[in-house]
Amino acid sequence: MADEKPHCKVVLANNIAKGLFEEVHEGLKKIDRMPLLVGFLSSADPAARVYAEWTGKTASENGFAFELREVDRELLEDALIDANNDPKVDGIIVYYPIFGNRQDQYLQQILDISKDVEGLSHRYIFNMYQNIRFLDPENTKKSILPCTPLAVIKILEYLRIYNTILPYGNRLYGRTITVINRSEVVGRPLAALLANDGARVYSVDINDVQQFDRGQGLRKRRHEVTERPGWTLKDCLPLSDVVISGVPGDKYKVPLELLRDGAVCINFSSEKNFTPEVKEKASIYVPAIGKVTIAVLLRNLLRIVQNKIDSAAEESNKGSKDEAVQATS
Ligand SMILES: NC(=O)C1=CN([C@@H]2O[C@H](COP(=O)(O)OP(=O)(O)OC[C@H]3O[C@@H](n4cnc5c(N)ncnc54)[C@H](O)[C@@H]3O)[C@@H](O)[C@H]2O)C=CC1
Ligand SMILES: Nc1nc(=O)c2c([nH]1)NC[C@@H]1CN(c3ccc(C(=O)N[C@@H](CCC(=O)O)C(=O)O)cc3)C=[N+]21
Repeated sequence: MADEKPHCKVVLANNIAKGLFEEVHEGLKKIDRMPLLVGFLSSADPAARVYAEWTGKTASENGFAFELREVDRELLEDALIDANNDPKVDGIIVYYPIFGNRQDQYLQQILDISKDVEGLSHRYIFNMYQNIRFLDPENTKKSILPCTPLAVIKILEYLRIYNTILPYGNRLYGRTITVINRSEVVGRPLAALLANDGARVYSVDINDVQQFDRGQGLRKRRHEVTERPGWTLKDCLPLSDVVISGVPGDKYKVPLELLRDGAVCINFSSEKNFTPEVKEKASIYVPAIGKVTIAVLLRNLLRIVQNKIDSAAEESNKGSKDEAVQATS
């Protein structure tokens, strides 16, 4: 009898994004206006333009207003300040790379954090690394998480890598995950988030391997980082339940012979980091995640608008209480 085909399940981002879009539609129904997202395109990179057009299209299809502003990069700083001050603008996204150096980070920090839908402002990133999940002492306003790392988490939840029998915040306890990419916008925050949720994470970049975890028995409140001198993918991949890769360029391929049989493989690079043979060994393969990233982006925008409405309601409540106090005194 002939051998059967391998049993890999290929899971597409569209299916994972569906639930998130439904959540967003439900939330939008409770708001009496169409939130406005403004995108700033000052980048010469064709990938930035493609992504800009794609965010615009997806935003419009899902009940948001979207406006693309193409500005000369030397004028971007002032244009951002104008958008910060414009009450009609709910969320802002600036497409990168622009200068391709630290000036891009400078521009990122100009954004008013109450309009930062990508969650890359210092306060949000700080909360994430410190495992602080709310913006207010009463724990009513959730902090915003960076989009692409959060998209990966939503995918791991969908795939039931998050074990819901464990308490919230520890649901990755017992999982070993390799993340190949340690950029400040995706790989490093992702490794930290996964470790904060209880995983042991091997964070691999072009130079070395670092381990992120909360210690034996998850004794620590937040993740710590340990260098793994001399380690390479040869040491990490055979131990990993999940392998997440985001290396730019079409040359890079994850060495499949090192994968555990039945590993879960996720690609977030624009290029395919896994060759098609990954299906011979993986139990689940997610070839691209972009659609989920945009769903998370719109979910962040909705949360920002809800926070704004809640704050305004609190203010007017406070105002009427003050008036009441004045009236009785
Ligand atoms: N799907 C999505 O939603 C998103 C996808 N991307 C894509 O993800 C990719 C990475 O983007 P960024 O993190 O911004 O890029 P980046 O260039 O800032 O970082 C690349 C990372 O990969 C590592 N790396 C490079 N070569 C390697 C090798 N041979 N072995 C191990 N590590 C290696 C580098 O050390 C670095 O940590 C791009 O293709 C980008 O288009 C980026 C943002 C969102
Ligand atoms: N502020 C900012 N944030 C970004 O997140 C950002 C940016 N600037 N500048 C440009 C890059 C590029 N980028 C991609 C997103 C998804 C895919 C992706 O997953 N693409 C899939 C699906 C494509 C599709 O379905 O059309 C694929 O290539 O197979 C790729 C690349 C985000 N970027």
